[in-house]
Amino acid sequence: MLQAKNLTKEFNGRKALDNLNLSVRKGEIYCLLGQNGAGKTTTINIFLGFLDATSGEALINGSEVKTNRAATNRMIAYIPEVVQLYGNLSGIENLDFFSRLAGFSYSEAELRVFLTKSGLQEEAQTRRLSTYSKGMRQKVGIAIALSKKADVIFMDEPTSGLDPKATAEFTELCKAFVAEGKSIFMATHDIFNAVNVGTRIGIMREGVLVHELTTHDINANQLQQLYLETI
Ligand SMILES: Nc1ncnc2c1ncn2[C@@H]1O[C@H](COP(=O)(O)OP(=O)(O)OP(=O)(O)O)[C@@H](O)[C@H]1O
Repeated sequence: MLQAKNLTKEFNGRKALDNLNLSVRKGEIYCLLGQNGAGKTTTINIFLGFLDATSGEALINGSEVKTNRAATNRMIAYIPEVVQLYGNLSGIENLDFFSRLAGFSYSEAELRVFLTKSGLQEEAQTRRLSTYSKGMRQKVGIAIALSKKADVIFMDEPTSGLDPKATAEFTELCKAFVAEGKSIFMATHDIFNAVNVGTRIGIMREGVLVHELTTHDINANQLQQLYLETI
């Protein structure tokens, strides 16, 4: 579903990504770990079409992002560290707005189904977004991804600042999303959650993918050890 082929990105002659090769299949949750500045956000930004690679290719469902941006944008959704939505609008109004922007028109009942499926309590759905917690904002982000029928969700630091209960809820939502044959690609510093939610983990250092492993093969302590030895 996702493929990075020899992806390189230079900023002012410095390589932020150096010949990155990775792929993410249907049903996978790929967690990319690495220190600050390792190149995680740059990788996501190239797939989102926010940045052009210096060389190499980023493919979504076989289409190259750079040359098919409108088409690839329709296949994806993005949940940034802080989900930016309209604070004066309710959850349901935000969902209505962003799903229309993506070309979909849903009834109120249908919008509610997306929000409920994303774990947002009914009581909160009509409340102003400015009153929401980070976890609740993320649920609206997931509802938007569901409503635009995205195949892949990109996430940047999705669990930072979430309490353990919100993290557990978020993990379940991610697993339910990929159970429908979709994929998630997340950049994270949360080693415990990466083992918990991820199917595969990559560890980056200075723009290079140094390790790639499946979560079946490792526990959180082992991953932490490997991470500390790598960075
Ligand atoms: N727009 C830019 N202009 C110049 N350099 C940039 C730009 N964006 C990123 N970089 C550099 O590219 C490298 C990779 O940055 P990136 O944001 O991808 O790292 P990261 O792994 O996401 O870090 P973090 O964990 O802090 O989010 C860093 O050295 C960063 O300073």
